[in-house]
Amino acid sequence: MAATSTSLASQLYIGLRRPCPKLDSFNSPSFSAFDPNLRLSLSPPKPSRAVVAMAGSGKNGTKDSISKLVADLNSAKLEPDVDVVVAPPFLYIDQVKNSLTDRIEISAQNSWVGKGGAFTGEIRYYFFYVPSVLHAVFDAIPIAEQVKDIGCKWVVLGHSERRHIIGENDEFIGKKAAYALNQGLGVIACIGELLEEREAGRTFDVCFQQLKAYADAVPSWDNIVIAYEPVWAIGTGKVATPQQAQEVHVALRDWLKKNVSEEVASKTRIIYGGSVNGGNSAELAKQEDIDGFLVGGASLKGPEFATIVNSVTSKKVAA
Ligand SMILES: O=C[C@H](O)COP(=O)(O)O
Repeated sequence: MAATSTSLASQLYIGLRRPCPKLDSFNSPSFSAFDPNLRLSLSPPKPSRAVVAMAGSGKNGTKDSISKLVADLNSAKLEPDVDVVVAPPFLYIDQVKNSLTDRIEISAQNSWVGKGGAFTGEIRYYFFYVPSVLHAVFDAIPIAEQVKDIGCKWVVLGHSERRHIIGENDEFIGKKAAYALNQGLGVIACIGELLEEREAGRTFDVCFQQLKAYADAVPSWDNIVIAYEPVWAIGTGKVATPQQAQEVHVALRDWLKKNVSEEVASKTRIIYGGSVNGGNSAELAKQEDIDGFLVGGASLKGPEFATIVNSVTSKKVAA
């Protein structure tokens, strides 16, 4: 299992604006009754903005390195049609909140499934049982109310490291997503297959199962961004090809269409994560169903992260 090497410096996400043909054509000053885009107006609206997020494992980052990264981000010229989110390690969220431009939103890297209890000395110290490994795991988890209180608008859930190192299962992650949404947080809902699952031809089965667990639990998809992160690509330098990523993204959208609704399938942003960098992001972003990125290692370098953000508006290849 590859470890993520990032931090804000722990994690930054980026999202891109997905064209919304119907609304865009009406909002455009050049709109006219003969606008050719009108032929699309019978389709459900597409997601309005892409998302690019910067994220990291939490192991990276010091006050000084984060100050530098924040300064780089504050001075970066970022495409307006891209939602940009950073997910610093918990201990640095306040520093980032107090120094980062409002243009960029802040995410936590995790949140708890409920209100939690009293565990003095921890961010939140919780005990839970992991059936798959038949032992108890202790972990420090912030509760969603505190995540919101400290100024985060988002939380990352279901990251592969939480699934495969901490042992969180699909159902548990789905419940966490539901609780976070109910507290008013947006959820960056990660899914993705292991290398052995891909090699066994189980990529779609695994991703659909993880997606179903979210679908079974959440009250609405309005504030969810799906992050497809093949585990074999995280922190390895082995990025999925644009075709590999697109193949999964379009399958996820199709699953949403069949199992949730056509509108949710069309509006939900699906971002890709796993060894994204300034050199490969533009080609990935050209794919019709890639609406942004979840960036780990490359998010540690502010200028490169800005390049990734701005690549999300690369012209899409026709489906
Ligand atoms: O948390 C970040 C993502 O898992 C991707 O990490 P990476 O860009 O270093 O592969």
